[in-house]
Amino acid sequence: MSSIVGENIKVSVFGQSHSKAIGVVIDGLPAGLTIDMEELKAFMKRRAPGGKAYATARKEADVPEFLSGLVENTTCGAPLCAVIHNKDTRSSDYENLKNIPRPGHADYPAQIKFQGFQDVAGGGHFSGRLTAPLCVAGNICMQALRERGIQVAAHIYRIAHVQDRPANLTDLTQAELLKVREKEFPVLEDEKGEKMRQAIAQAKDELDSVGGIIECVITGVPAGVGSPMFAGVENRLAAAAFGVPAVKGIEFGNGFGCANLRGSQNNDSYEIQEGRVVTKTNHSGGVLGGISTGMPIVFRVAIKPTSSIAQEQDSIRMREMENAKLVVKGRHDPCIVPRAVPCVEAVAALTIYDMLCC
Ligand SMILES: Cc1cc2nc3c(=O)[nH]c(=O)nc-3n(C[C@H](O)[C@H](O)[C@H](O)COP(=O)(O)O)c2cc1C
Ligand SMILES: C=C(O[C@@H]1CC(C(=O)O)=C[C@@H](OP(=O)(O)O)[C@H]1O)C(=O)O
Repeated sequence: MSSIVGENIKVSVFGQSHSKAIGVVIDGLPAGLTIDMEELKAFMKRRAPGGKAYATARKEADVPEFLSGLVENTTCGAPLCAVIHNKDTRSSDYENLKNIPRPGHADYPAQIKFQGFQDVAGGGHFSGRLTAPLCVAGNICMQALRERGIQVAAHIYRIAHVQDRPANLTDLTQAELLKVREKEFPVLEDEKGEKMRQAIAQAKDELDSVGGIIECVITGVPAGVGSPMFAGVENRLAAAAFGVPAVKGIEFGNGFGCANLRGSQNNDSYEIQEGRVVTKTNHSGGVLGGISTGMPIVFRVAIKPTSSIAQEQDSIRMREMENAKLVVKGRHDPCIVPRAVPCVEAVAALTIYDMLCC
């Protein structure tokens, strides 16, 4: 099982949804980095479950406890280890899933790979809950990046069929984009957010779920970061983004839309502005040939509708090799998108920080 990411800053995520604790070990952080614990707590709150109509009812404080690597909140060069204790587990909800896999979740392939030894409760190591320690690592990297003038901000771009305004930095200031992170429901246009909430509530009432798209913008990355072929900015961001459960697609800049355009529409013309090379548009999403152009890095990830839905579904009894009906129990997010926004920021921050720390 590989739950480790990074080359220079190695991030290893451990635990299961219902184990005693989940956590992260970060190896390679420079010594002398002071972590703003209040900022970290606020960041963790954006992802934490419970208390929101559009999220799972499971209640977890998600306050990390640091076991090593810090002296007076400052990194000391030793591997940093942070744990989050799981408190609100209800493993009996998952009893029937040991034999009847949920369509759309990892139960069946996990059964084959781990021969029944996998922890099914709460989704085990496959659970979205493992993004909590990922967010600890991500926010620490985000704080380190800010010192270098690099900022990461994501917003809900779409839920169901409702779309927010694109974060095109030609008509949106960086400050406006950063403000979206302070919102409980992170959209640029609040009236669109209201419609998205309604779409989630309607799906939930109908014992169903909805998916969507998250857009992330990284500003301040200098030109020249990355490399061609297999270790480019796109490759590395994509690999980390797929570490967030339920991410099913990623695109940079114009993304799949570029297939419908002509070169004259898709190219970004260069110009000199105040002695700096910039492009007039940013259709490339800030990456060409795997290397940053110095323009904002813009990418979008597609998040699937939550697989654990309350309506009866067709499945199988694996031991008996016969067809079966399944009603999923447990407390589930009717839409993963809002809680996944900080997770996407986290993987973006740890990838870019890792690429700069060489
Ligand atoms: C923040 C977050 C919360 C999630 N909550 C749920 C949930 O409540 N129920 C569920 O079935 N899946 C949830 N997921 C998604 C599953 O963990 C994921 O679909 C599953 O592990 C299979 O992986 P895959 O969808 O990437 O193939 C969540 C994911 C994230 C990132
Ligand atoms: C607890 C979290 O999300 C969980 C993600 C999840 C899944 O299958 O991914 C299943 C649910 O677990 P449980 O049945 O224990 O409530 C969610 O609540 C979290 O993200 O912190």
